[in-house]
Amino acid sequence: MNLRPEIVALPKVLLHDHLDGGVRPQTVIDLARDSGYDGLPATDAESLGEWFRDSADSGSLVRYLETFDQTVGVMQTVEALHRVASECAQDLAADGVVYAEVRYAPEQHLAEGLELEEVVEAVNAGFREGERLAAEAGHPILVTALLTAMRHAAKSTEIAELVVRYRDDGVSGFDIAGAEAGFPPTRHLDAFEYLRRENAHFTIHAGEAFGLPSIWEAIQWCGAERLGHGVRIVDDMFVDEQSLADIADPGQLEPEAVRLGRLAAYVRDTRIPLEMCPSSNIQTGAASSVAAHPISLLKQLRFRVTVNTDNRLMSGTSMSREMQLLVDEAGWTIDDLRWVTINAMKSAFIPFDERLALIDNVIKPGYAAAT
Ligand SMILES: O=c1[nH]cnc2c1ncn2[C@@H]1O[C@H](CO)[C@@H](O)[C@H]1O
Ligand SMILES: [Zn+2]
Repeated sequence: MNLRPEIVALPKVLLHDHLDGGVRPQTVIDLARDSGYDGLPATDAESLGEWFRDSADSGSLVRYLETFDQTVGVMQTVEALHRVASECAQDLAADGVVYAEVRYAPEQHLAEGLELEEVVEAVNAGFREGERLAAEAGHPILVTALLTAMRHAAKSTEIAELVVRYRDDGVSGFDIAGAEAGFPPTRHLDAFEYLRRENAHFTIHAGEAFGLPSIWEAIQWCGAERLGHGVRIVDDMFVDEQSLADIADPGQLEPEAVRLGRLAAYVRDTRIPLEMCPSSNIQTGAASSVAAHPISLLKQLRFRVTVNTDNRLMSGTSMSREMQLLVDEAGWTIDDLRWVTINAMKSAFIPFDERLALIDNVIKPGYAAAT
């Protein structure tokens, strides 16, 4: 897909992007060679990129997640983490992203002897280098990290403590990720309660591969400030008593016809941000197409919707590509893109005054120049 320069030029805000899901294919190859890893499924960048996209196209979250073994496998040293983080910041900036929260699970990068702190510091240093190089190239960007705990593992309290320890040093919040079915967020209640006592921020992957109970627990038991994906909130929305879970193409419904259940109403009433990732959802089977994705209906109903990439490598995507797909396939306008961008900036985990400064000084002027 050829990206249109006017979409690339728009200022963008990205709240949901995985560091280990956005590595450049050539970097995976270089790092595998440096570390003597010979398990890669392809040896040139183009075929490797294709392998990631095809393998992630499985219709199942669990199979989609298996592809991460290849990227996490080569991200086990300070040098590798630094390089991947620096390139991530530069790639996002070149795509017009002005603020990004990039997440990764420090516990997955200890296989060759690194300590959790060394992982966080290597990634932070990489982001700082990437920001500097991006600014020199004329694309200023601010990147903060979200530290993810894996929901099937038992390290969430330790990772939550790491978030608090680095909260003034490049880390803006916490997340849990990994297979959703069978691993409810309440398994990690101690971590969430600790973070709330510490006035720290967190989001939870919920309502992607599993439905309403996961979203309900994330919000009402755990206190999630934002939802990663949250796309299954449509299961609690109805047309003539029929749940939208049973309607194949909710993107095409008239908003006036839709009634919200109590949980969906709570999410909208309290302005809980939804970190939506259209291409990723199509690959894991949570949506059938961009046109049919619930994001457009949720936008029309004024949920606090944001647009995100999730995993740029596995989906072969970028913020500009996600936005262009919404314009081309779901009828979005530049005004809609401006709205979701401001929604995202309002929902970021950095301080209010910094969010406001980016909205007033970067985002609004950038969209004014485009229209
Ligand atoms: O869409 C997703 N849903 C749930 N987990 C995910 C998704 N994308 C990536 N990860 C998981 O998050 C880890 C840390 O970045 C990745 O290694 C992957 O296992
Ligand atoms: Zn994700």
